[in-house]
Amino acid sequence: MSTGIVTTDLRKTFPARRWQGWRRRHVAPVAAVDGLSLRVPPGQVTGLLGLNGAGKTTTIRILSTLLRPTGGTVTVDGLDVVDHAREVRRRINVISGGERMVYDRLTARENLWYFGQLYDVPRARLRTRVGELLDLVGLTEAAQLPVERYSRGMRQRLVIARGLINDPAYLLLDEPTLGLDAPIAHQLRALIAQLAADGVGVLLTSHYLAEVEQLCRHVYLIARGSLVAQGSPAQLAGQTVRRHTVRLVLSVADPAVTAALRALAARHDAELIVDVDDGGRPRFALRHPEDLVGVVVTAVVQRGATIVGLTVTPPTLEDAILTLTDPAVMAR
Ligand SMILES: Nc1ncnc2c1ncn2[C@@H]1O[C@H](COP(=O)(O)OP(=O)(O)OP(=O)(O)O)[C@@H](O)[C@H]1O
Repeated sequence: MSTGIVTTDLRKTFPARRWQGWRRRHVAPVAAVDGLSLRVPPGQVTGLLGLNGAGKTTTIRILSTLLRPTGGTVTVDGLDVVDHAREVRRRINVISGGERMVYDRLTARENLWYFGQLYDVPRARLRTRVGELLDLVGLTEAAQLPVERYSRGMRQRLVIARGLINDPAYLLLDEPTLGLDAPIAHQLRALIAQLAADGVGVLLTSHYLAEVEQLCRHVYLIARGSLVAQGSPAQLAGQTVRRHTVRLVLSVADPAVTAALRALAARHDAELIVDVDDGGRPRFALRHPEDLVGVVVTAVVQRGATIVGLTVTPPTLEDAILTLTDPAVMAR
């Protein structure tokens, strides 16, 4: 039954070490994943976000059976990843943008054939699947060249094809568009959306937040291996401290208007940045949990100033990551 990937109170602690490189040094134990419970359902893209070192890659390595957890459980469609690693491996695959592990001396076709055999894909299925995947990632013409002659983007496309060779029910994507040029990244995002629509359960980590906003229905935000928030991208963005930003450009500088906006910001306890735009015109940016556009415009117009530019930016997922994962920002 397709119940998804479920982690319950997942933990991974890397032990203390005495040696690092050539120098004698004590390295304290690291709780890379610290009591994480999450679910990756079939048929949708789920996001896993956090700053560098938050524990995303470690989590993905555990889900893909490459690392054993030190606590908690992970099941894939009810199968425990430690006790049923072989069956779990048939159902999942990983595409990692940072790692381009393919065999240089082999052609794309040979690489895919090799990895397909590792995944126990039946030969008849492999014969059609290799051709389909080469087509899908646009490598059909280069399929007979050794991979050492490929560009970085071509290698990454081959890594994507490799990730799909076993028709995985679940796909773990660790920064999949890293280093891809814009059209290829765009195609890959369309492919991810299509796979999810076809029923694949996708877990996505990415530093490109627009990608997460576009693809993910549900997002888990983690810091120091623990969950700090979860919800749809819009729900997470709504939990931020810094919310709406009103940006205003006036036709000419007027000290009375500037003073009025400073007083307004102080009254609402809003953050105000005053500078000039490229044309030397006065520019104001006001950040506040509520959308202050109405009072700002009224204050300016009452003093006879002419507004030449006005934008209101709602809170973003980036604001959410910054404010929800950094206790210093939360305390502000
Ligand atoms: N093999 C290891 N031995 C010791 N510590 C490790 C090991 N792998 C990861 N860590 C530590 O575990 C923590 C989580 O690392 P992880 O790579 O999972 O983070 P991440 O969220 O993927 O970060 P990034 O966004 O930089 O890829 C970090 O403090 C890291 O230094």
